[in-house]
Amino acid sequence: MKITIIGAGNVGATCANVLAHKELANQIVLLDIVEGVAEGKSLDMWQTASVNVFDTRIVGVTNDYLATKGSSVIVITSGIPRKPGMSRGDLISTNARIVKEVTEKVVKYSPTAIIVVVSNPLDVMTYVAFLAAHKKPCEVFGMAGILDSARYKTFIAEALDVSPRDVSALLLGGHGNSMVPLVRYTSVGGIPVTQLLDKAVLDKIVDRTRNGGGELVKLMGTSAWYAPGAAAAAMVEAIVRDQRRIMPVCAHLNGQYGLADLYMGVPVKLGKRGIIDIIEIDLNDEERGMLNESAKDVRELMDELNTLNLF
Ligand SMILES: NC(=O)c1ccc[n+]([C@@H]2O[C@H](COP(=O)([O-])OP(=O)(O)OC[C@H]3O[C@@H](n4cnc5c(N)ncnc54)[C@H](O)[C@@H]3O)[C@@H](O)[C@H]2O)c1
Ligand SMILES: O=C(O)C[C@H](O)C(=O)O
Repeated sequence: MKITIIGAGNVGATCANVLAHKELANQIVLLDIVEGVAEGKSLDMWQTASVNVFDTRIVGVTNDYLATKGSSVIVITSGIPRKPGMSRGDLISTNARIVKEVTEKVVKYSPTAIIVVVSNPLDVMTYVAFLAAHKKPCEVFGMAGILDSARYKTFIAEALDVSPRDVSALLLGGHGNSMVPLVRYTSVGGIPVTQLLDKAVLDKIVDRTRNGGGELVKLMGTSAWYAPGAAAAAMVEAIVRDQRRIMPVCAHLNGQYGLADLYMGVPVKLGKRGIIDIIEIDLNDEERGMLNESAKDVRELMDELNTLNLF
């Protein structure tokens, strides 16, 4: 079992570190375009193996796609992150070129791999990888919903002073400020959250979740990596272990939720061949309206992608 991560920056390296500690593969290949970065970070991580007790071999390479040959899962994190004052959409022209190029190169050596995209703007970059990979939609999808719902769960847990582990929640839509945390589908230890927190508090939490990425960009001058790396690793785990977990994933929609020819966050069942099912839940008029707004924002970015004439 080999897992490849393209991009050995903050998110890619964090994801590799989590995967190695979970011993999800015999080998993790970390690939970057910058000479020495992937090699150095991999060596550093590999040197924690005897301390933290794991056997997964982490190998770093500079642009050597042959080393990625035969990977079962590929995580694409290459691309620029945003800086304060930028939106994720501002990254589109730089990252679309990068994601297209790396996807074309990496699938040549691992034609049967499942691809998990992380680069931003996520919904559009996942579409780029899908077009570049020439694979089935169920084999190419993106990570955002696990991160966004993890933020949402953390804020709810803080408000109630309980463990985030006891918060169960669902979030739909694009990975932007119009994402749709579903309060009606949120519970804490099995209790509907609306019985535990006032609407005003919940509204604030929803708003903070929607701006959760931006909050961290403002604090750090670049975007987050611990939670994104862990969230991507959770998706890889569901695939590698064929867990059949239900997770919010950026998936190719083909009529589900009344939306088509679009990648966006929806609940799916995830296993070793990728997305097994897209799950359609009941939405009330307000929730459907918010989902359509989010889809509109993703379509605007798709229009921008189309002006780049990459495909
Ligand atoms: N989907 C999400 O929820 C989510 C969360 C966090 C970050 N992101 C996105 O993930 C991406 C990476 O974020 P980061 O913080 O790790 O950035 P980073 O700058 O730390 O790392 C990006 C890495 O990609 C490498 N890279 C660039 N072009 C490459 C190429 N052609 N081939 C191989 N490697 C290449 C860079 O050298 C760099 O090491 C950004 O686009 C960011 O916006 C998405
Ligand atoms: O906010 C960003 O630019 C990075 C990522 O999408 C996040 O939500 O942390």
